[in-house]
Amino acid sequence: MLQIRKLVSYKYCVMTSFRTYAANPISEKQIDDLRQFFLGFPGGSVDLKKDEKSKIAYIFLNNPERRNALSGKMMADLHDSVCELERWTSGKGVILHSSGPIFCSGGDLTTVKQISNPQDGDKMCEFMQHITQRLLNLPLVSVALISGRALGGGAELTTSCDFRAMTQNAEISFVQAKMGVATGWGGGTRLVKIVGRRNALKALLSCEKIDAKRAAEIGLVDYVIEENEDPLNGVSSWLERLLSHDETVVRSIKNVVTVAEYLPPLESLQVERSEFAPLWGGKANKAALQQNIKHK
Ligand SMILES: CC[C@H](C(=O)O)C(=O)SCCNC(=O)CCNC(=O)[C@H](O)C(C)(C)COP(=O)(O)OP(=O)(O)OC[C@H]1O[C@@H](n2cnc3c(N)ncnc32)[C@H](O)[C@@H]1OP(=O)(O)O
Repeated sequence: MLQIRKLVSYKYCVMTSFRTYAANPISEKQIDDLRQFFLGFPGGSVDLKKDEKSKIAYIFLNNPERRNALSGKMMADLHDSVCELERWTSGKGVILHSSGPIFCSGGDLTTVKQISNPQDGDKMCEFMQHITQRLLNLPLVSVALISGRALGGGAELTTSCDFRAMTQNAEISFVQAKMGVATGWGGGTRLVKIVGRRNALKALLSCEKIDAKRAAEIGLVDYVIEENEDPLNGVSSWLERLLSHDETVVRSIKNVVTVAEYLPPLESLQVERSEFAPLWGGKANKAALQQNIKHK
């Protein structure tokens, strides 16, 4: 029993330090200083709703007058939502979504123009890389629901989730090169991991409008919403089917996949062991054994 307790505490230590480490090495004070700085750029909100029944949370980009562009305040809201989801121990999934013809128009140009110097740009980069990596590293399975167009930073936000769902009219455009910059919210690093070096380079240099067909060709989309389907209901049902296991199992599988991407093999295997042991003989495993499941 002592061994199991040691494994569980090992897992807790690794995953807790992992949250901020794997995002980027930044102290809690540095994060709070950045959060306070960006709260000074108002506009819109990022609203979080947790469905305790389905165990799926919803992060809603709420700035319709500005085509859901992200103001500094919304960056701080997104940080706060991710922190609250890190504490949501019964959750299984999270959907990032918005409303209207544009999923997210990227950085709010009012904020962007007020911070258009290398020092403040670096602050935005550090803060948004940190937030989007912690969103991706949540022990929840995440989906970006792209209903409409995702541009610039909005395109980068789509890469901060495990999966992407697109409506028939959706498009993802990395327009940063046209803005005279490169990706700044972690989207370049994640795009290479998702679609590979060549397709990432092509998307970033051409600023192409990646529609659902092209996204499917390069592996950038995981679920295309049917014409006659309500997008949010459709992606919620898709995610609930994928996560139709006990939350302890879903969260463990997500943690194993996350650490395998960042940690050296031996450390990753140790985390996998620390996730496995408490499940073996646990409530979900015992229930499955009693049902004598047949995998037809
Ligand atoms: C790392 C940050 C990253 C970078 O630096 O590269 C960025 O993300 S910078 C921003 C990149 N995004 C853009 O350049 C998109 C600019 N907007 C557009 O191309 C269009 O607005 C579009 C295609 C998103 C929507 O076009 P539509 O015709 O549907 O609407 P309008 O253009 O009339 O816009 C309505 C209303 O929204 C305001 N708006 C749109 N995008 C932004 C934005 N990114 N920031 C602030 N405000 C935005 C637009 O000004 C209109 O407001 P109004 O007061 O009615 O003029």
